[in-house]
Amino acid sequence: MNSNYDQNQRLSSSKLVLYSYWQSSCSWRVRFALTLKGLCYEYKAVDLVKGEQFSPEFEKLNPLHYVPVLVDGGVVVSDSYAILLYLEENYPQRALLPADPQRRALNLQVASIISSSMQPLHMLSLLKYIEDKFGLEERLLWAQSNIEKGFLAIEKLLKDFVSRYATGEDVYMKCAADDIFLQADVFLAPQIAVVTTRFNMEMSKFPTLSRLYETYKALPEFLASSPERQPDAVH
Ligand SMILES: N[C@@H](CCC(=O)N[C@@H](CS)C(=O)NCC(=O)O)C(=O)O
Repeated sequence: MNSNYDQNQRLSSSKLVLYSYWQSSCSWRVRFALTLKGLCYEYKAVDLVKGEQFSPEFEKLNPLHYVPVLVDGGVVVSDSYAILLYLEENYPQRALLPADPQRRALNLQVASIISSSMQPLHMLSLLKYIEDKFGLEERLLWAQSNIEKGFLAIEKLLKDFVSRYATGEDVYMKCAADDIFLQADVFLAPQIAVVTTRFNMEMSKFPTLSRLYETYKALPEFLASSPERQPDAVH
């Protein structure tokens, strides 16, 4: 076989490296996108509990000391949002951003809400600070109230678009049923998974997201990129 797709897979198997931590939702988004795009990659575990993100070697890749980081030959990209845009531009197979301007903007907006207005407000280092200052109960209430705010906003934003997946169908991309699973879904699926398990979020308040999550849970690419299936998972 000599298709562009196979060529991409061969090339990427030798050069794409993902620095990830199994329980990191930000890493999960990238693992999920790589899997959806059929890209092979080398998995390099960064143990956040042991503090490996602060090692001098990792600091050279990301001076902010966060996973994920993607290395593609000579290119180094950190931050899941930036990595997803990088992948979209350089590995356009199985597009995750639709052509239609409104749906494209909505996908970016949902991804940005999750990565900049939700996850940073419940990341471990911040929660530890809140717990130390105000106690365990305040830590949970803080996380839950910020997650609720974000999810309620996303429910409203998706209202006129949602179908089987978050931002509905895109006539330009409708080659196969799978092609309507887009970037908003890539960010939503791990986010819902993590907050329901970690913060005991009651998802019945978010009927659209609850329904979407049932669909996500059946996707093989979502399961393959899940924390439990990663080489550094602790069972
Ligand atoms: N905006 C960044 C956030 C990255 C981030 O917060 N990563 C977390 C794991 S999900 C991390 O590495 N935390 C390490 C720490 O807090 O020391 C992204 O979307 O990639």
